[in-house]
Amino acid sequence: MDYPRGLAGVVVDQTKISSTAGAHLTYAGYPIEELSEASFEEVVFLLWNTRLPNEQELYDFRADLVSKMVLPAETIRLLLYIAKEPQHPMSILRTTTSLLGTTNDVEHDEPPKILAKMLTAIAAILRIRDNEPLIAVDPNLNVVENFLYMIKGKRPDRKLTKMFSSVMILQADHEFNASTFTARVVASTFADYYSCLTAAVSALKGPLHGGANERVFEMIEEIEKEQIDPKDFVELQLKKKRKIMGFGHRIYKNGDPRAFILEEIAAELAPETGNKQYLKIQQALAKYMLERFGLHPNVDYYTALIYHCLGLDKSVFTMIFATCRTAGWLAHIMEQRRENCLIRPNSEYVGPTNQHYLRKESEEDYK
Ligand SMILES: CC(=O)SCCNC(=O)CCNC(=O)[C@H](O)C(C)(C)COP(=O)(O)OP(=O)(O)OC[C@H]1O[C@@H](n2cnc3c(N)ncnc32)[C@H](O)[C@@H]1OP(=O)(O)O
Ligand SMILES: O=C([O-])CC(=O)C(=O)O
Repeated sequence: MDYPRGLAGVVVDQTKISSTAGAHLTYAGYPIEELSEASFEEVVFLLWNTRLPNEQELYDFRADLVSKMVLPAETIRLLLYIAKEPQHPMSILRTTTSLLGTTNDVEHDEPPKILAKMLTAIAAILRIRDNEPLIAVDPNLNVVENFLYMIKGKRPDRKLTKMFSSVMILQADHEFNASTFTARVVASTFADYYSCLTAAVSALKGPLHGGANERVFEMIEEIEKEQIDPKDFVELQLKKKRKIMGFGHRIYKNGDPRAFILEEIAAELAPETGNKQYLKIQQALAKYMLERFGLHPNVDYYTALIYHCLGLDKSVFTMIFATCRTAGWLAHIMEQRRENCLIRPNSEYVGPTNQHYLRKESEEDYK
């Protein structure tokens, strides 16, 4: 029988959180192009409540999130040990997410505390890997300012905060993408939040999903270092039957709306941070991919350069994506729990049939 492989084109459930209908990305009905100008906390509130907060609600929500950006001492003790390991940061984040769900007080953790702890844990992983002391949350800063402060050790300026908020908002949710769907599958069994998030982090790690951003930067670094013409690079990769990372999308065949905004941010940041050469390569590569294959950049393409311009190592790019996406994952876990129906599809069995197990017992088996 002919099934839609990878569930391509299959609508598996309803959601009020976000939509990609008509290749326009909206969160609870608001276009992403407008929301990218909002504050991160406003957008998290929107994803979780499907309405924007009023002024007082926003003030309270922000203060509540910031006050919760603290890790239990036992988590820090273990993090100091595991984050130093040479494993990939996403493997460390996967273990850390699970770890956050195993301390004594977590039974009653709700999304605000969970989001706050995830952001703080990610900042802590970065600091520990850089052999830097951990930074305590500053109650006078908002969530994004605090996140940047906790990774960089210095309070960010307004421009940087605004730009990073937009990047976080653009990546905060994307209806039933692979990691969110994974989170929803786990949520549909009524497993706890941390179990759902651990599964989501695992799905995001893969290079066909969030893991693409690290590979994008690897690719442009190689092109720059070897001074290869981007066209030759593409042809060589395709000859080797490799995909070009950061291009193509299951939903968007005529361009990812987020990539257009992210390109503008990258174009502003790259010259200011001495990374113009990478931008030039990315734009030339994108032009060729479109002309030659009709393929457009996706969300992972320009975020790679933006993260590099912020001074982050490529190995942590996917973890930064997880920082942005946790808000969306939590929104979907909550929605799944509210409207739950166990996710359990069917499969068509195509293996051998009419096999029979005939085995003689021997004394050896019981030794
Ligand atoms: C946050 C995110 O997850 S965004 C996606 C991040 N992932 C990447 O950037 C990895 C590279 N891209 C890809 O692998 C794919 O485009 C995906 C996984 C994103 C989408 O996959 P699908 O919807 O299954 O599309 P599929 O892989 O079948 O692509 C359709 C055709 O375009 C080609 N194609 C798609 N993307 C690429 C690419 N990046 N490089 C080269 N060819 C590509 C495929 O080879 C296929 O060609 P064919 O019909 O001749 O076999
Ligand atoms: O929706 C998808 O398949 C992947 C994606 O762009 C995202 O998760 O942001």
